[in-house]
Amino acid sequence: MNPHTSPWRILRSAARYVARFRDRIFVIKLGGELLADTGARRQIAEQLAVLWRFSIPVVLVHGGGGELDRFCGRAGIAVEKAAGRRITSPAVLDAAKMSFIGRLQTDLLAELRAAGLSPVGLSGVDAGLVGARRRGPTTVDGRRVDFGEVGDIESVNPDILHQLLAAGHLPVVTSLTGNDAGEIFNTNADTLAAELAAAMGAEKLFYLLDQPGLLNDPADPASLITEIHPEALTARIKDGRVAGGMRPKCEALMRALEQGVKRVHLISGLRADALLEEVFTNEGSGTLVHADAALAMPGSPNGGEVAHAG
Ligand SMILES: Nc1ncnc2c1ncn2[C@@H]1O[C@H](COP(=O)(O)OP(=O)(O)O)[C@@H](O)[C@H]1O
Ligand SMILES: CC(=O)N[C@@H](CCC(=O)OP(=O)(O)O)C(=O)O
Repeated sequence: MNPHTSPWRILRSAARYVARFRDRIFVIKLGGELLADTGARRQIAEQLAVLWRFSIPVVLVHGGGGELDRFCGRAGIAVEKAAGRRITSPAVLDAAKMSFIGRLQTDLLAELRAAGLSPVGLSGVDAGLVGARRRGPTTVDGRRVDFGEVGDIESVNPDILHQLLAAGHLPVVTSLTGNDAGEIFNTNADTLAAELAAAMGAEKLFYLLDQPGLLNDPADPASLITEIHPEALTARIKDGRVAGGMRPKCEALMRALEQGVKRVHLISGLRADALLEEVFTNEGSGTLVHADAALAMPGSPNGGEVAHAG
């Protein structure tokens, strides 16, 4: 095998990082469209198996917004969104249960099992993991919107996740939440991942995307921003350069940083080794979001951002 190819390069530098990350929790959120892609699912499972063999405990989080849209389309259930966020009728909540748990999670568990892992599937409803509250009517872009069966996270009790990890299982959490009154809600998966990472004191939070990372121009995959300060990210949200599905993701990850998660990575879930490259090489991959003083703030010459050199 050519020693300059990516797997070899990663393996040569891995030893330095294994000791640093051993027993530090990584929370990894998989984008919905990756889950529906058999090839992407397999590559991700293989990379997770490598992390696991190096004793890096991982908690996976997933939603499946695209799959839910398709499910509703087939079933003749209206898909309604306000500012890109789903309005969840009781029929949509039922469809979410069937898509997220019945289909996407079951297929993902099977793939992880085939990669030699021992995954256990759950949602925020299980074992008191998440305490959620119905959002209720909210003003969005100047109009009153009732999001219906959407839940906002009020508390997280990660005991079940620690217990599963200690017993050698890989927890896979999907984005339904609940509360002690027995209610069930639809909750954004990016938000759930950020809250779980914060509650578990995760070392790193990853968002695996169908893009190489945060792009300066969403239409140009070569315009990767390799490093960004949360304040520079906020400026991009305000002036609309971060939009669409990327906006709630960036808002969620900034909440995680505020709550003590040190490093958040936006990386490709489509490239065979993007996750391992990020964890085990100096160069990393995708976009790193962090608030270290070394990355100067907006207003400084680099404006709190580093663009891809290549
Ligand atoms: N600046 C940007 N950089 C990268 N992707 C962006 C950007 N702005 C908008 N996007 C879009 O956001 C999408 C990711 O959000 P979303 O579809 O909600 O993903 P997920 O399923 O991973 O939660 C990307 O596929 C891309 O089309
Ligand atoms: C309330 C809310 O927005 N729920 C999301 C949950 C799924 C999700 O977040 O999936 P992705 O990660 O694939 O986007 C939804 O219904 O689409």
